[in-house]
Amino acid sequence: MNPLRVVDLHKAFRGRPVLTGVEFELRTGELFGIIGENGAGKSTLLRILAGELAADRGDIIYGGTLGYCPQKIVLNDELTVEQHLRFFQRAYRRPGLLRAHELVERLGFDQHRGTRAGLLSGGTRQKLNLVIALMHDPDVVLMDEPYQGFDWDNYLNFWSIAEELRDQGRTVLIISHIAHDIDRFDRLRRLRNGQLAEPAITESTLNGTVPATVVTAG
Ligand SMILES: Nc1ncnc2c1ncn2[C@@H]1O[C@H](COP(=O)(O)OP(=O)(O)OP(=O)(O)O)[C@@H](O)[C@H]1O
Repeated sequence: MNPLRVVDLHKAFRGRPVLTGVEFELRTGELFGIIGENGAGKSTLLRILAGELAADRGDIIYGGTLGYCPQKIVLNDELTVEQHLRFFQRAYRRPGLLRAHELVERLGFDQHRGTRAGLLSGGTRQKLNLVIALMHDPDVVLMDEPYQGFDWDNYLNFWSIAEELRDQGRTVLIISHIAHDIDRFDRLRRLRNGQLAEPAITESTLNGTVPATVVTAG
């Protein structure tokens, strides 16, 4: 059984269609990329897959546990990094925080474990967002531009973590805006006119948008 299969997914906002029959399936042990212009519906698709938003119609069939790194970070500003990890440890019913701490270290924000989220920089908040999505070792990870605000080294750290997950048989779906990413995906699809299709890779494929932090630092 594939870890995730999507059949004929539709979503409209106030009568305006955004998804008009999205169909795809994810395979075990792959890095799957989704690109598309601003407003194409990528985040809407991921929010529906993660259960945050209801589809108008269509089916989503899951074959494993899920991790979700949303575009819009949801943290409690009053809680420290460590308190967030403990909270999600309980929510995920994990015995310990070994994996979470390993990820925090690899993403270079170990020194902030005692810092309240409200005092973290944007990039570090995003790192915590990412660790929360990965700390329970899910079968399928859905990530919406997961490295926003990362410096170059941590962008590369992110990719080494993502590739490791894939090599361990996890399934990783990433929404991307970065030209550098294209070759890293095992499969790539473009969301356009409400549907997913194989993209013709041209200079305009990525709509020319690149997060400045990642690109200029490289
Ligand atoms: N809750 C909502 N209510 C009304 N319209 C919405 C809502 N969420 C998204 N939309 C609209 O749906 C369309 C798709 O938005 P979405 O955020 O999914 O696009 P995206 O491809 O992720 O864009 P970006 O690349 O800019 O992140 C946009 O026109 C957006 O304004």
